[in-house]
Amino acid sequence: MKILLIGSNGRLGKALKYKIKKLNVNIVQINRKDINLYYAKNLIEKLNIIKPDIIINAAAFTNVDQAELSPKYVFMLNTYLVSILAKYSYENGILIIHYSTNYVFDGNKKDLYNENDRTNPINIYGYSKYLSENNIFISKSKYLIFRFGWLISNYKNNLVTNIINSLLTDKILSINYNQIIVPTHVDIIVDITIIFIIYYINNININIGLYHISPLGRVNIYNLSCYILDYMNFLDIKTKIDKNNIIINNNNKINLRPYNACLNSSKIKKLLRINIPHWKIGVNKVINQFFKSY
Ligand SMILES: NC(=O)C1=CN([C@@H]2O[C@H](COP(=O)(O)OP(=O)(O)OC[C@H]3O[C@@H](n4cnc5c(N)ncnc54)[C@H](OP(=O)(O)O)[C@@H]3O)[C@@H](O)[C@H]2O)C=CC1
Ligand SMILES: Cc1cn([C@H]2C[C@H](O)[C@@H](COP(=O)(O)OP(=O)(O)O[C@H]3O[C@@H](C)C(=O)[C@@H](O)[C@H]3O)O2)c(=O)[nH]c1=O
Repeated sequence: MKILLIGSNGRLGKALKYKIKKLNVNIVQINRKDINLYYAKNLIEKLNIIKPDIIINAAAFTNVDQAELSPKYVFMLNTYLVSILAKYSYENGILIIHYSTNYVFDGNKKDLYNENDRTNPINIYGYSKYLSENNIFISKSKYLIFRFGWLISNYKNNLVTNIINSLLTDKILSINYNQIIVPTHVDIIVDITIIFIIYYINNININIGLYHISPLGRVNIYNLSCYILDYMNFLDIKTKIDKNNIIINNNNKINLRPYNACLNSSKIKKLLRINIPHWKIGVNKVINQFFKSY
């Protein structure tokens, strides 16, 4: 069994690589130093040589603000590359595993979003990912698409590590947009991916399709920042900022993000008979790891 992991140096890619290596499979990685994925056509030649059984696509243009300024590159990577991978997967009977985002929604729903809710992206990044999903749907390939939001880990900077760094070094923490979110630890996404891979390798019938993944609970950015501050104080970490210096500007003009795009993961929980922990568990994990050798 050969697994091709595209984007193996990203937040998710690194964590996937670590866990997939523990399975008894052949893993081939592709990252920026192997190929510039903006020009995905070069990839077909490589795919024909590698001949994977499963393609995992963890590469993407993920800087939401920058995406507004560079739409051409966003669509080349997030949309066009995926259409090529999906077509190749269909033609060669390969399983494609792809990751999408809660930013395919406009965030105006009060409740959690289900898989069959209407998509309506409000920024370039979200639109490019929405199109990536469509490219897979129409390709008729065997696919798994996992939608989630606000990935956190200790591999690379992210919302929680950015807030920690601000609390340690800045004079104020400015909340540009008091968005409602669910921080999602990378291990949750990786562990679910691994379950599906194991099923697939062992020829256990898997329900291919689209799945939402989200921890329990939701929180706004202000309360998340206070939670992180309290936890750091509990660990006796000195911060430069106290709660009086966490300021809400709510300048949504520069933050074109869905207000409340939180996901309902009942479908995957029911299918795999798993529980997904509260977001605080993942945030605690990242903070503990951050200060492990402090
Ligand atoms: N981060 C998040 O909060 C969320 C992410 N997702 C989705 O999860 C997936 C993984 O995201 P995440 O791990 O955060 O992404 P990252 O931005 O951390 O990693 C993306 C990877 O793509 C690679 N890449 C980018 N441009 C190119 C290029 N031109 N050529 C070759 N490789 C390139 C990067 O390479 P390099 O390391 O060299 O830059 C990197 O390894 C994506 O599909 C994303 O849309 C969904 C919801 C939330
Ligand atoms: C660190 C920080 C964040 N924020 C706000 C801005 C935004 O509304 C929210 C989250 O900011 P971030 O920049 O971490 O997140 P954002 O760029 O919105 O991250 C997104 O990444 C892509 C890849 C996704 O797919 C989404 O699910 C989501 O995770 O927090 C502040 O207001 N001040 C701050 O100092």
